[in-house]
Amino acid sequence: MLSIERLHQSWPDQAEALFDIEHVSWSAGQHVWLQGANGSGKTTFMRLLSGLEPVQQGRIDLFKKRSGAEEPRICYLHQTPYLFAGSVERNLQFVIRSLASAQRPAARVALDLGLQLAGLEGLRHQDAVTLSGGERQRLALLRAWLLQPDILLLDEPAANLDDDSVVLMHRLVTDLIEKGASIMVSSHQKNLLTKLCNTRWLIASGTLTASSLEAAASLRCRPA
Ligand SMILES: Nc1ncnc2c1ncn2[C@@H]1O[C@H](COP(=O)(O)OP(=O)(O)OP(=O)(O)O)[C@@H](O)[C@H]1O
Repeated sequence: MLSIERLHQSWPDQAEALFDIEHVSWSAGQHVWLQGANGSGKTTFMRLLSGLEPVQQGRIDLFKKRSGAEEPRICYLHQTPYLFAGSVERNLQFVIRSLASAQRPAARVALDLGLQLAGLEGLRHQDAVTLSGGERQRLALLRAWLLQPDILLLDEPAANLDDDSVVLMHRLVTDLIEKGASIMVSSHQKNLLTKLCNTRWLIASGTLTASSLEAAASLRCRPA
């Protein structure tokens, strides 16, 4: 699904590289818990994977599921997501309009179910800027859910969320996994979302090491 070769990242005016990653590959069905100390480069790494940060040296290659298929779609969810001005529904309609026209009718139908899954149905007409932190995070995840990404990158998704919000986030993420998405969760603490992960990637001492975790709890993942 994705492979990384000789990825080097450094910042101007800093003597040491942030990280140098020789090789790592990510297969469909692998759900990654990304770990590392504060400042080790987890957010930067996710931004590189999602194309928000340009690659300085090395390569990140994405592979199509089959020849003729579309490029895998990647969504990155920041821990303080940006929301558009206007209602919750407007934020979602905006995302639906960004889809190819053939995908829009299904996304419009999915919208009601998504609002329910995210526990936002009662807030449909509320101005998004007035939402609480947990509601904002759920709305941002719901926007990603409507896009049906192949790869979902969640940057500290449970930070500052109460248990109920984490359960609602978990519902949306589980649904995406069941539809074939692979996830990466950056988190300092174990939580319901990290429990979905079967692979650990650790950024430390300027490089990345991969190891396996116990199989994700009772989750049947359909191969992408
Ligand atoms: N645009 C930038 N220019 C210069 N330095 C940057 C830039 N973006 C990030 N950094 C630095 O790169 C390092 C890694 O930052 P990053 O946010 O990726 O770490 P992190 O592992 O996600 O940290 P945390 O766990 O605290 O969220 C930090 O020292 C940060 O200050």
